[in-house]
Amino acid sequence: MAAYTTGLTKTYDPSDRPALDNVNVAFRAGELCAIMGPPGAGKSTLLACLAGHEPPSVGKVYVGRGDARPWLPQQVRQICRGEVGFVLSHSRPFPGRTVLENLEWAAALAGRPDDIARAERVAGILGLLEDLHTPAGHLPADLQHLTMCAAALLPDPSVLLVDESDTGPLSASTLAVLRRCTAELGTTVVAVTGSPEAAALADRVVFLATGRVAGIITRPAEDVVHELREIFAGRHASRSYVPEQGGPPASSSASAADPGPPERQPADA
Ligand SMILES: Nc1ncnc2c1ncn2[C@@H]1O[C@H](COP(=O)(O)OP(=O)(O)OP(=O)(O)O)[C@@H](O)[C@H]1O
Repeated sequence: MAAYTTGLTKTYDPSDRPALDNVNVAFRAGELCAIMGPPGAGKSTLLACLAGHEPPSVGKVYVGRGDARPWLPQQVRQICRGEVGFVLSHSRPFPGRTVLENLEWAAALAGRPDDIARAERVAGILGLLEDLHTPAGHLPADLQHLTMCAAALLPDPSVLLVDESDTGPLSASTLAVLRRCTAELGTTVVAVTGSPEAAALADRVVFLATGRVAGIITRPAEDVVHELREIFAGRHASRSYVPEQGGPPASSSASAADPGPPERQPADA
């Protein structure tokens, strides 16, 4: 596993329901996993907890290569070392700097100022080579988001967390590009998307609803795009958002594919 959570609960406001409620979910090394769910389901909070931006109220988060390590308060140092890449919904490149200058800045932050070869390799994988010398602010929003993904990939994180941009849904073409990161860099990618067409490209789709895992679909194919769209639109709410931890959406194309608790639970550090 590249990352997993055990009993992850996040409460921002004690008088309100938890943003995440006893979430047990695991992400396999090198997979592309889409996170879907209605507004307020807890998608961004899950990424923030995985990234170490938000501490869990209860439960644990494990992230790392090989035997994943507990994600505890020392997480900030791990973020700085680039073990997790995180592209937030409002992440933007410096608009007046070229894509390459943005990547050089990110490489310097990652302590790899001279690693231009990696910057160019990552830019190539993400389809940004033609735009390397374009001011990032001149690029369409999806390419700006991919520029931030490229920057987050420079330190060679084991997990890249990508939230949906606040300028629009993460499209199928963006997910297709992120899939190349899993194949060519071995990075685990966890991406929030509201697009069923995009989610259909993922190895798995995790549905969140009211802070819980409502269901997991493995290897969604084109023929389940309609199903995904219906589920996301809430039209199957009674059968798909059964708030049963890790339970399967009640559909023929969906399965209880949560890898579940890891076989080996490393001792807390
Ligand atoms: N920093 C915060 N402080 C207080 N409450 C928060 C905070 N962040 C999120 N919440 C609340 O937690 C719940 C889950 O929010 P979250 O943003 O994780 O959901 P989401 O599925 O990403 O929603 P959206 O699709 O609208 O971005 C919501 O009720 C939200 O209002």
